[in-house]
Amino acid sequence: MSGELSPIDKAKFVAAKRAVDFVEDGMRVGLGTGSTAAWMVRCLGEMVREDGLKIKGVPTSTRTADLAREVGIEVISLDEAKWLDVTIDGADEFDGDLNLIKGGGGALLQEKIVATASDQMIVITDASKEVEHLGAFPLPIEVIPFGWQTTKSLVEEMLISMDVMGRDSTLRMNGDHPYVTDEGNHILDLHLGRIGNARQLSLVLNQVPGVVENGLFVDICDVVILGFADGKVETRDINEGTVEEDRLDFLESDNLFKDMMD
Ligand SMILES: O=C[C@H](O)[C@H](O)[C@H](O)COP(=O)(O)O
Repeated sequence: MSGELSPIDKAKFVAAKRAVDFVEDGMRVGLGTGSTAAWMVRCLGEMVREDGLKIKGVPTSTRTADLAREVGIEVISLDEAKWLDVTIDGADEFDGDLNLIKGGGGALLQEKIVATASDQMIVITDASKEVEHLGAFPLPIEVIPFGWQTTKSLVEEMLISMDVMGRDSTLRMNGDHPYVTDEGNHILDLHLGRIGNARQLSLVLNQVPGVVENGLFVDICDVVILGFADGKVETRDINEGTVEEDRLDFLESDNLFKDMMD
């Protein structure tokens, strides 16, 4: 990457930089997937290389595993870690209860397993992901390739019976071919518009044969860290509400940030 970073990338970097303050020596850390999580992985890598931070990372995708190894983080599997101290990940949407839509990058299945197996899930994001009601972002569901068109019809029928707004679903494509997840599955994106009861929808979707998992994260996230391009950070804590924080004055002096702009 070279040149000036966009305001959105600066905001993502600020959120990532604050989130890694939660990581301490000896921790087992879930490493999320996506452009925001990639900043966090780079920040942790810098702490490992420069400060001797000792952590083990459990990545949520092959992309994140590759990046983590590249920046010097020791990578282990979830089965080796068994349980994690903290997972830091991005999101596509979050609401006032810190419920999320995830999976825009296709990694929702590993992300949900890893986040659920963590003492704490921290979401890092820019302000564009905050919504009053989940659902404007198409909800990804991971389905097995066998009979996916039947699964799609069953999901649509179920949405009709639940009187859920929207109801269009599309198979995610990668060029001319269906998108394939790390687990060899496909993704259906549900264009719902507005999700009334995320918990109920999540439970019902996972009852449809062929659906492996959906991108609703209900009662999993503990903290959302919002970054802004000018260095401001705001934290939403499920227990403490909104914590306003000072502007962080590191943007122009941070080595990693400077490296990324060179
Ligand atoms: O599958 C992808 C993940 O859920 C991402 O964390 C999510 O899509 C947000 O990605 P980004 O930080 O690139 O907006």
